[in-house]
Amino acid sequence: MSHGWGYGPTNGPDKWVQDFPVADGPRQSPINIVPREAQYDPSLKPLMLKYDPANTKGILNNGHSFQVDFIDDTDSSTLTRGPITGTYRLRQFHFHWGASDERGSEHTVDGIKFPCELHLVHWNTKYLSFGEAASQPDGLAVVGVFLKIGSANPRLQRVLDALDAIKTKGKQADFANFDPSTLVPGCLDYWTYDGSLTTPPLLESVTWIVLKKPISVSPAQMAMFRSLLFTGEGESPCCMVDNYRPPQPLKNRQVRASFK
Ligand SMILES: Cc1ccnc(S(N)(=O)=O)n1
Ligand SMILES: [Zn+2]
Repeated sequence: MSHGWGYGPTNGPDKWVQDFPVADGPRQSPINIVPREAQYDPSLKPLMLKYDPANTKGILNNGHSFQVDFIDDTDSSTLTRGPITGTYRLRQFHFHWGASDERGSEHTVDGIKFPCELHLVHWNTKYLSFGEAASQPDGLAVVGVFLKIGSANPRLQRVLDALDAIKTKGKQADFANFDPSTLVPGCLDYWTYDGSLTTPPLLESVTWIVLKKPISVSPAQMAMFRSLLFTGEGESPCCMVDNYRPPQPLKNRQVRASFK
């Protein structure tokens, strides 16, 4: 890929292996989750998410998605228990979505695609930084939440209302005092497996924790995601849609379930 990676015909997921050979590695993400083939593991603990809204740092259009960043220099916003040991700090959350409501999620369930998927990215505090953790097999833990078309989600609206200020690549805006646990369903049942980042550099350092229950999003709210641009100010505009990697081979992996 002579130019940077993306989701288009010349730089999309099928081309990433040219610059990132790990794209064909043994533990790539996302995957198709087949519930009847997932093994219930009674040793899996309930997830514990403890987020401090005061850690919210800002919102950014990074040219691939948008992300809400968090201050992660203390243990005030963390993920603990679940399938992980130790303490993982919240770094950021972002989304992946489609050009229309019948696609957009990265993980699929029995082949079913959702219109959108939320990723809450955390790093293992046994390492000194996010960057170091991202290079370790147990360095990151990402909680994935599916969004399903239904009634408008009032808790999502404040995030969506901020998108007007970050329409183009590289734009960032103030965004404060947001509690990401308001974007998580009441039921924290999950599937978990060893995987990777789903965008380059595709590092195989992620313990994936995909929640069984989706949260709702309305068609009008989905249209707000699609108002963003992949392109920068002054460039010919390209709508930010279909920013998802399709499921990758499971290879020699087990998916475990925290529920029967
Ligand atoms: C922070 C980060 C980078 C790349 N990819 C991901 S993702 N989509 O696997 O959560 N997160
Ligand atoms: Zn993601």
